[in-house]
Amino acid sequence: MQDIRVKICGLTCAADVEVVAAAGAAYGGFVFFPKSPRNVTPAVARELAVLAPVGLAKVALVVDASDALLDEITAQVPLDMLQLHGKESPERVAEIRTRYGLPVMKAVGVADEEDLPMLGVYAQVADQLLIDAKPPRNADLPGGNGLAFDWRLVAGKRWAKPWMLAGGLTPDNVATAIAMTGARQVDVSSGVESAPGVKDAARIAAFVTAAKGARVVPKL
Ligand SMILES: O=C(O)c1ccccc1N[C@@H]1O[C@H](COP(=O)(O)O)[C@@H](O)[C@H]1O
Repeated sequence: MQDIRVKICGLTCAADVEVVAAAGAAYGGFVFFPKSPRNVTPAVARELAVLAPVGLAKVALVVDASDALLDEITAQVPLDMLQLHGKESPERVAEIRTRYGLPVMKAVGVADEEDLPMLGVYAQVADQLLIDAKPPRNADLPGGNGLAFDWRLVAGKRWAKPWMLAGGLTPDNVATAIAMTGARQVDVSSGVESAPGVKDAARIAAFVTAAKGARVVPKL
């Protein structure tokens, strides 16, 4: 059985790090976006990142971040990956990857077939792709809205880089999402919370168990 790698995003306290690591997640995410209920400062993220055991990769999520903010985050927080969740151009993705020497995962919002070509474009410059639901036009957040997209759009598709499925995943639907899409990696934020920004230990454990127990349909 293929191991499904799980990312739990939006960790804000030491208990979150402990629960996510104990559950067997592969990645823990810190959100640096003031409008998010999961926003943390670089100082807080540093305190949390140093608690992460070997095997839990630490990801910084930023949205159209300036070099100044990225300089501050990368100087303070021991990181394994940057997640770019804004409207960063392919050129900006390449620039950030070179400047910080960290693997970069680029989020791409998907609502219909017309959004898929951008995945191929970003696969040329990013180390990983994150396929998320496109946010509603008036949304405050470009992600973390608990919205799913039509998973049939990416079923059976391949890209030149590893990819992660996100958007509206929960302990109840993640196994179906994996079976339908063939995703080997999944990312969740609001689906494992008891209130916006408040992670729920039981939902995190249930999510990781459901994801790792999912049946991946092999692509021929
Ligand atoms: O989690 C946030 O607050 C957030 C803020 C800004 C951009 C992205 C954010 N989260 C990412 O969004 C997707 C989907 O989240 P959800 O599970 O639907 O709540 C996921 O990749 C998060 O990393």
